[in-house]
Amino acid sequence: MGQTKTAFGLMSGTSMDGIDVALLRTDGDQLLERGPGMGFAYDAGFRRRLQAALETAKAISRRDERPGDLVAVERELTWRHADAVRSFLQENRLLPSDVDVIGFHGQTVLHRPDQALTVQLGDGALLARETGVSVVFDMRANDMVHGGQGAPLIPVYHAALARNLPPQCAFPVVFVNIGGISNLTYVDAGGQIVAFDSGPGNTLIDQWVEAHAGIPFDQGGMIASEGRVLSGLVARYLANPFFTGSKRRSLDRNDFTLPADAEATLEDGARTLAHVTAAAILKSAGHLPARPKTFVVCGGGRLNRVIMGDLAELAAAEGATVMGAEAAGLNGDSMEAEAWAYLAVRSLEGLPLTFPGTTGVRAPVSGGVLAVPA
Ligand SMILES: Nc1ncnc2c1ncn2[C@@H]1O[C@H](COP(=O)(O)OP(=O)(O)OP(=O)(O)O)[C@@H](O)[C@H]1O
Ligand SMILES: CC(=O)N[C@H]1[C@@H]2OC[C@@H](O2)[C@@H](O)[C@@H]1O[C@H](C)C(=O)O
Repeated sequence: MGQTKTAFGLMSGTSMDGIDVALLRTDGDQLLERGPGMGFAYDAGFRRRLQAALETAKAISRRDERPGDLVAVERELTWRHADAVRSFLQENRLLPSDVDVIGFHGQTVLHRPDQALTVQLGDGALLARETGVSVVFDMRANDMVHGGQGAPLIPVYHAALARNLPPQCAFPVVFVNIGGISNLTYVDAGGQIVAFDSGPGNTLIDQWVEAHAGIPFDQGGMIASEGRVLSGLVARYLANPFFTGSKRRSLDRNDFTLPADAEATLEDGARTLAHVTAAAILKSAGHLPARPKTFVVCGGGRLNRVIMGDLAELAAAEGATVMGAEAAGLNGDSMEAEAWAYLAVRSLEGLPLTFPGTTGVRAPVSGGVLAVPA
């Protein structure tokens, strides 16, 4: 077993709302000491640059290509991560020498698992130079080289967390991450893990309220709570081959698109899309080896009361309970960032990051690229 290391994890997820940072002390295996977490929101201008970068990235056919202004966006994104690390160090009265490694996700701008192509902007060498700390980055690529979907990567961390859940979390437990996209990890009492992306998370809701009300997200689900579910629209989303196909595949942010403007009012659109998010999780859970008893929800979507209400209702109909991560003693805002810290330590130890049951990779594989400060 490896030595205990102090790691930072940095996540800039598909919602493109900002950078989450978390501290974790771990041996990359069973030992987990969860530390503080912090969020650093992007300003509207940078969010727009990232949105434009998704369009530019569509021209990429080899993962090291950086057409248009992607070189500049990648540099700025990396500088922003370096600033976040410096602020987090200062806030926690730590020095770079106190940190063994940073796990750096970067920003996914293109994800085409069918072509074994996934691109995360983020310059690991620059981040190592800027912070003075070793950085493990580009953790999805090796999985794809070995036949995996390149996502989700968080399941190995969920499995580690599952070893210490409070007694109210009956097994099988499913961890659900409702970020821009949602993904789930099933863990049974014997430690078997099965994971996959489960459908749209918040991106459609965010885009809908941005387009129709000029706001970045539906805080607390307030707008949705004023609307009604349009069942025809729900049925159309759930008929997507993503849910019905026999093979689980990982999602790109653009795989699901918004309803037409005329199809719904602001409120009905937000209500319907919140329902789609919840129903998609339950529908995807139908592909699991057994019915879950507990859903533990992390990610920003757990703060949308309409999503959580619908999820609780749909799960109850199948005999399962739903709780936010905090009710299970976990931090729903930092879990992904903690996972990237955990994955970085596993990468240093040469331990697998992904498994046939999580990404469909042919055999368990490690991954990540190490950059050390000069
Ligand atoms: N208070 C809130 N009420 C409702 N929704 C919220 C709230 N706070 C955050 N969200 C939603 O959560 C999203 C951010 O979630 P999160 O940070 O978990 O996603 P991410 O990490 O970017 O995505 P992914 O997990 O797909 O990579 C926001 O875009 C917003 O839609
Ligand atoms: C390619 C990519 O960045 N995928 C993200 C995205 O956001 C959620 C879902 O889709 C998941 O597959 C993944 O992130 C999580 C953190 C993961 O890899 O575990």
